Amino acid sequence: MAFLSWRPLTMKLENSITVRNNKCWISDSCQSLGFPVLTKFPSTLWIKRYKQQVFLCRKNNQHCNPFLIVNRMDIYDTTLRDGAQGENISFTVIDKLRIAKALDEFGVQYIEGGWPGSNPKDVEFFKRAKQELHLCRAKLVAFGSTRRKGIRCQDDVNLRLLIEAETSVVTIVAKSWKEQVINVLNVSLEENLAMIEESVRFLKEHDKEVMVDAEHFFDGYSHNASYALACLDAAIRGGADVLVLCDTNGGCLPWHIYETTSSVASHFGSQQRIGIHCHNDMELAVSNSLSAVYAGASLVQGTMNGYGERTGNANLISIIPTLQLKMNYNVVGSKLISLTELSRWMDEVTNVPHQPSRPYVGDCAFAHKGGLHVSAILKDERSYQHIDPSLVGNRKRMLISELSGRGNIVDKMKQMGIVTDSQLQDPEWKRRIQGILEQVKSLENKGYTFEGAEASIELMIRRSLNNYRSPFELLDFTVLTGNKRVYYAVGESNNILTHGVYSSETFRNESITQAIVKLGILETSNGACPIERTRCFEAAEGNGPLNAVNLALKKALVRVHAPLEHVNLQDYKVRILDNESATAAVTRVMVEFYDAETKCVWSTVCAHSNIIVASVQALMDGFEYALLQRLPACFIASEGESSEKSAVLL
Ligand SMILES: CC(=O)SCCNC(=O)CCNC(=O)[C@H](O)C(C)(C)COP(=O)(O)OP(=O)(O)OC[C@H]1O[C@@H](n2cnc3c(N)ncnc32)[C@H](O)[C@@H]1OP(=O)(O)O
Ligand SMILES: CC(C)C(=O)C(=O)O
Repeated sequence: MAFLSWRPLTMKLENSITVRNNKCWISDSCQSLGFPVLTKFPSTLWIKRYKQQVFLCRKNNQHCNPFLIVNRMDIYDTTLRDGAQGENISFTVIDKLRIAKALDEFGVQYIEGGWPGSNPKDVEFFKRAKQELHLCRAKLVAFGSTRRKGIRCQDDVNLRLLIEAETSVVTIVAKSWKEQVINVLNVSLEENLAMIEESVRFLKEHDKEVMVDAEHFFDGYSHNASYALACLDAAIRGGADVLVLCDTNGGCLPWHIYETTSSVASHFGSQQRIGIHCHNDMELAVSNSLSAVYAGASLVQGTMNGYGERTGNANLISIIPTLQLKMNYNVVGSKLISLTELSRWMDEVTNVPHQPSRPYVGDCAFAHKGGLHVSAILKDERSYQHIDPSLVGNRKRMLISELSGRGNIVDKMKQMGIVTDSQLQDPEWKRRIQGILEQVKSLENKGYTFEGAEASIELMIRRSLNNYRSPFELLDFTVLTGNKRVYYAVGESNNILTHGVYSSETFRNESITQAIVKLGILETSNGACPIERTRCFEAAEGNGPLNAVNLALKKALVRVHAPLEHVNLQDYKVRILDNESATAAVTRVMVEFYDAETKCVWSTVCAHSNIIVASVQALMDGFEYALLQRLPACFIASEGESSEKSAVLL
């Protein structure tokens, strides 16, 4: 067995030992990982390594039975280099600095910043990083390639720029597939080996920690294992610290990765660090990376959210929690709870839309829709969740739709704080819940969709309560829309540029839209109980029907409830549901609102054959929800007081 011999635990290592779930964890880079650190280990503690694992034992124990096993695993982020090779991804130097800072705070061990031999932006990044980037945990890595064919390392611009980047770690890509060496590099097999060995040695002579990314390693190994291994041997002769095996084309299967990595690990022995770099061309990059870890790799390269060339790289946002929660590697410690925030922030910086179905961090990752699922989860959270979402900073969501059962409605009512466990036993409440469920199913059948319109669901539930009185009623509304011909003053029309053509029109057409609304609004006295319903009559002009009604409604409501001034319409989506009926089709309208003061966002939905009616109802619901959020107590009638039902138009 290739055990390293026992040696005393150094102070440095001692400080990095942490305990969690009755297991002891160690971080080789001596980072504080946020777990409770044992205050003092006995000085009799000895340590040794075997296959990327760390064993601890007491010195006096003759047999040295290890009582603690600690695994080492490093995360190497290449978002700033390989991630930037993804289509439509382009980082500024400032973006790169911000991302590197965020990755460091999150706790990855290596951050590949770019390829200084590629472009001036990356040169500037490394220059600014020296002054501005004070990394606490991670090591910054400069990326490049082996020297060009037929020249000395000291004459190779790419290697020189790697040294000038002044990072402590350098990674170079080396060819390891025989055919590629012949067809692409166009050099002899011996010259490629020399390029690898000499380049690594040159970098080691400059005191760098050197990783060699063996490009196309798995394909190369399948075609000619001995040459692929010879490339790694050349890297070792040069002094490489980590050999990174790459599935460059993303075409390998997990068991292929496992077998090849196992062979390489046993070829080089347990002391040699092996890394893995996978691409996602068959959607297997995460699985392949984990297979390599299972086979002995102790460094995983990948990118945030899987950005990268073609279909992307191995997604670290999935790999990190899997390593930590399922495979017991402590990679980022307690920082794991910021995983969801980091993933979404990266999407914003990268200008990539959030993908709700992303494992662990997506909006849908813990969203439960089916009635059976929700009912089971309410009894046992583990029923349909592989982890507690809060471990990765995400949250469970129960959706309400035509696929719901009573459980979905009960959960929503509990969240809203309007039903207690004992009330749930009451037949009257049971009937009410059943009624709401049936209303949801019937409205969805008419074209509503309540997913993504939680405000409408809340209102429906509130309106079902005996003591609810709506904050306002829409008594009448009228929308006028038409066209107005506007004549130019004499001389004004000359040389008017329309669509790039000069013409001498004497008038232009302008569309006009006006809305008139009459509301009965409950007034509140100092935010307390409503005192009376005030009639308000308002009109507004807008650039379209929805805009005009929105302005008129808001004008009327603000007269009584000034804070509604901050409520704005943020998005408006329309979908025709029955294409075959053409203009007689049902239209579904979803409106998103934003309160600039409270920063809350909410959505409402309505479906109707008249698009204006659907829009007005969705707007009213949005304003009603805003008022309920601000003055929840005001619209509950006290006992004995007569309650008024909602302002529903339909
Ligand atoms: C698998 C990967 O993702 S590796 C990283 C890939 N990333 C990138 O290519 C992005 C950055 N690249 C660049 O900016 C440019 O391609 C540069 C600056 C690196 C090179 O640009 P150019 O000098 O114009 O060369 P070009 O890109 O056209 O061709 C690549 C050259 O590098 C050679 N090359 C390829 N791999 C290696 C290697 N591992 N070691 C040495 N030379 C290599 C090729 O043989 C070719 O040289 P040749 O034209 O003499 O045959
Ligand atoms: C340079 C290496 C790491 C690479 O991107 C690949 O082989 O896919």
